[in-house]
Amino acid sequence: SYNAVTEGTGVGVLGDTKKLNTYYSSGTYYLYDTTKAMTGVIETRTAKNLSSLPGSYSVDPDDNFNATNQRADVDAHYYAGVVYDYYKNTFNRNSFDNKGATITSTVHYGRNYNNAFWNGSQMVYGDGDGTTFTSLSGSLDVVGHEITHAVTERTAGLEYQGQSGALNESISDTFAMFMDQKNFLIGEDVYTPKIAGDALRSLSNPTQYGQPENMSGYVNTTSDNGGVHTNSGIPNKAAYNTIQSIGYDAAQKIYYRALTVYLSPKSNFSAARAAMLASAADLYGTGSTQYNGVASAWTKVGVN
Ligand SMILES: O=C(NO)[C@]12CC[C@H](CC1)C2
Ligand SMILES: [Ca+2]
Ligand SMILES: [Ca+2]
Ligand SMILES: [Zn+2]
Repeated sequence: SYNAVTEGTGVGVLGDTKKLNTYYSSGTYYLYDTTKAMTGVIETRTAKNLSSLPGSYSVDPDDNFNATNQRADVDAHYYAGVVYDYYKNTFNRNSFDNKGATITSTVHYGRNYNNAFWNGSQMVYGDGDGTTFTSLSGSLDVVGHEITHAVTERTAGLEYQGQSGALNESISDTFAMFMDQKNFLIGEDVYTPKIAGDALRSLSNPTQYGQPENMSGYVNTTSDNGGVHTNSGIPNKAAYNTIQSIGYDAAQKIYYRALTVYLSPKSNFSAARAAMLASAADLYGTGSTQYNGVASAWTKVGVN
């Protein structure tokens, strides 16, 4: 037939083989996933190392996306599906807008580009320079981090500067942990491919990668929108404390309720503590183990 929902295979950034939800049309297979319960689709494109977005569809003639230059495309597509499933299965949230919006990812953005970002409409991933980063779509926690920026934008709308900005960053790191539940590290799969055992950030030990883990270490700076990638260590440690104290499931339910019901654009760290406590009270009752675990998690990082 001319059009069909198909299942292909691909090789990811780390050389791992995975199944892909693809689409066949007139002799070509597309990284175009129509299988989710959404009005939109999950689609993956390539900028071919230029910087115009969204770029052209990632395609293959035989539905086996196993070329070296397809690895970033494979993982961006696969992990976007994992992130969609996480939000739908855990919170019944239908894509980042909760209305089934299409999730578009573009890989091979720029040249040796050591970053990834949500541009307000779509995901964008660089290839890295092979020293600082390899292709940034190669890790679930980076993809989950970035798509969570879109969720935050559509819910709490935390302003991307100062404490609300560091909180915005921490929400992305924290939901990446909820999705991955492998460790408390961010970016370990794609950061410094020539060096094993390191990571971009650690939620269990933020100071290992130069972040404060207590309000006493808050960095006042004008760079990086007021240090949003530095000061996120403080709420990140609080999230780690929360998970250690009450477990992943209760923690993720509390965080999601805080994000969607209580947090707002100018919420600072203290407001975040209050939002988490209000959510814990709603879900488990004031004075519950969960409530008390949240309270101590934030007190330990100097936020009251
Ligand atoms: O923290 C981030 N963005 O706000 C990063 C930086 C490198 C990884 C991809 C995007 C994480
Ligand atoms: Ca990780
Ligand atoms: Ca490394
Ligand atoms: Zn971020």
